[in-house]
Amino acid sequence: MRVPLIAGNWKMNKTVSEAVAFAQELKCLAPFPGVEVLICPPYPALAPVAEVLAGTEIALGAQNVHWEDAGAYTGEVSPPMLKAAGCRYVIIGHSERRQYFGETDEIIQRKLKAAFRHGLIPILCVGENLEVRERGGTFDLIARQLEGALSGISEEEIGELVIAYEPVWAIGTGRNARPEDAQEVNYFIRDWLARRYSPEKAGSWRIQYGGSVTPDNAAELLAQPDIDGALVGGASLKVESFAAIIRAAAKAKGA
Ligand SMILES: O=C[C@H](O)COP(=O)(O)O
Repeated sequence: MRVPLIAGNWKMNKTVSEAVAFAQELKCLAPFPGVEVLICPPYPALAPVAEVLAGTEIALGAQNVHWEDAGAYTGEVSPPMLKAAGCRYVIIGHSERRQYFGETDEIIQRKLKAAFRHGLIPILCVGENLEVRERGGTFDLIARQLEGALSGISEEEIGELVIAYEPVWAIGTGRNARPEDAQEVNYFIRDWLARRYSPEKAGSWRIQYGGSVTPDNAAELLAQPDIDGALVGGASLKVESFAAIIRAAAKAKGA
């Protein structure tokens, strides 16, 4: 049985004090039976938020990471730094990183390897843009992104991995994928992983959906059998809407 993962990706939002206030408020609503809850604040807020979350089951994650452990890489943050700050997860290959910061499949692969090496759980983001969806190229593109990110990563090397299917046209647009369309892609991803790694592991991979998830559409999306949680942007910035999505996940998965 896969425990759904509801993750808040705050992107470039919230100062340290705003992040700490959010974490304190969310902590008052915990525990969240049947659901794993994760928040991913910007770098400066990681350690202060970790202090607030200590002793709770709410997990902490980063939105990005460098692949080296240390060195002359101005502005970058390494996996050991994230571990020391209290992170369990790290988002890798978000479409905004690919689009605005030139992240290629090769870079994403290096980051994944570094995360596995240091025991961080990566959330690998994949997803097509509108033009690709409209010409029917979604599955080919998703397969290429998975291949590009995971090709050099062996069964032995791979640790716990979460995939987030995030259609680019659904991110921040208010236009979510239809639940049946998201289900179809998530099933495709599970099948791809089953063929690449042990088929016995197929049932254990957690595959999220992300893209305009709100309290209004979360239940329907999360009721799909291969949608194991959500990567939430805008609606994760307010405790009220984030908590409503967590409750919808628990209900949809019968927790
Ligand atoms: O990482 C989160 C996604 O980019 C979704 O963002 P959104 O919920 O604001 O559409």
